Amino acid sequence: MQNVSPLPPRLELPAVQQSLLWRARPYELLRSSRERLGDAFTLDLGSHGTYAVFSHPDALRDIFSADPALLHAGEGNVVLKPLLGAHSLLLLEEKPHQRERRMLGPAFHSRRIEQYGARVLEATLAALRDWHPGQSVVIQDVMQRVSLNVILTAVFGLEDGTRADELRERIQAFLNDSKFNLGNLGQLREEHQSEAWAAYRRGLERIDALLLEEVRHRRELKDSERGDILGMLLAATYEDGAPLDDGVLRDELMTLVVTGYETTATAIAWALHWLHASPGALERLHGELRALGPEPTPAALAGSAAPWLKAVCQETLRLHPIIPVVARRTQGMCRIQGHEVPPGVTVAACIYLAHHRPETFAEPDVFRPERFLERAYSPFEYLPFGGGVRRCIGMALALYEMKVVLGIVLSRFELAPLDPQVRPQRRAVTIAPSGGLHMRIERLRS
Ligand code: HEM
Repeated sequence: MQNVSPLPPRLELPAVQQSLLWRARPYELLRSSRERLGDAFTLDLGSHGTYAVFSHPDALRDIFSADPALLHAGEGNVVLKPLLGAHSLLLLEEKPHQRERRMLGPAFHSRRIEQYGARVLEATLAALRDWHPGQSVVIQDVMQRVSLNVILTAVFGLEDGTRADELRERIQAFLNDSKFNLGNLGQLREEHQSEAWAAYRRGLERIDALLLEEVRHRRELKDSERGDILGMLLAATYEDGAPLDDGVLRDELMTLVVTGYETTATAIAWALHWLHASPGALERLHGELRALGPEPTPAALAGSAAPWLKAVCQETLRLHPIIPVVARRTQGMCRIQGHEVPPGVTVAACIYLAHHRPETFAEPDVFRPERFLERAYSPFEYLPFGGGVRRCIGMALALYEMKVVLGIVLSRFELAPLDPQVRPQRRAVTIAPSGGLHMRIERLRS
């Protein structure tokens, strides 16, 4: 009989301290635990529960190839239910999850994504329109405006108009309101009678009403061919021929806003940070962009003529995977890399530690985009978008948007970093550059 051990070794630190570190300095907690305990260890994160953390490629293979009935992903997101709704892809498990993925998947296929190029270009140019030399900008804020516009135009197909403007403003204000920080949603809900919860409900009800008006308007127009994701979803049917109803559409649209808004913006902000901290990499990128002509098109930026730009995006997501761990909840005994994990435990596939293994990535703390030109990595070594049946559905859109937005910004502007020190800091759903990354616009590039 093969030898198995129970949970990996525990970190000897009071749960309350572990939880505090998890919120305030997650990278440090993960790194120091691995230094002390090795590739697999167990954290006690107080109200978050027990986390069995794995980062060895063999363990990640076990997690991502496991039967989805044995490892649930949606349970960890249940705190988001009041915002996303019960039909959200993020909350579903097993068959209902599979059914929904089959419905949404084609709209996010890499071949479809190229069709959204004009919308990504437009959203970026709109955000850069009033940039002028000498001005200081907070990169994270600008990029969040760009990514919200990409979602509202490429996903929802919103065009200019009163409803579009109101929806844009309300979603932006709602998601940026620190009272409604997604990380604190559980706590806010517990204070059920509070004014903050009532304000939250009111804000969300108006957004829901606008979303449903948009869905009904699009149904009446019968223009599923408009080339956006909502159009595809309106035309799609389940295997039994039934279309998605308005409630499901509302929940999925909200899910796409929440998952796509801060993630891509944070990734672009980190890329700009690292490029300006690595002059050789920036210079090489400028050279590549120059070769694409004065105003490179989205197709050129996202295509094979810009390999360095692609490697810069990959290396950024390696150093800063945006979401450092993806969690699954065990539904029964589960064997992971020689450990017999009992039911009711959160198994954390640690993307951050997997991306910092010196055995896989030489000099793991150094920004070296060329490593992605030198060799390919397996999906259990490099996994910024998670893995298995829950892998990020927006992966192709996110990578496309990163390449196009970075390419447009850097082919038009020279930027200078202003922050003396940049630290990783938790935002609503991601770990982003502290303070939002301040930069000065030095000059227009000719
Ligand atoms: C750089 C940007 C992004 C990163 C790093 C990222 C990363 C991730 C990760 C790590 C997961 C969890 C995967 C797992 O549990 O194995 C995820 C799930 C998801 N992401 Fe993304 N994401 C990004 C952008 C987007 C965008 C633009 C969208 C859509 C507009 C999106 C939609 C989703 C959805 C719907 C899920 C849930 C999938 C499921 O449960 O089946 N993401 N993402």
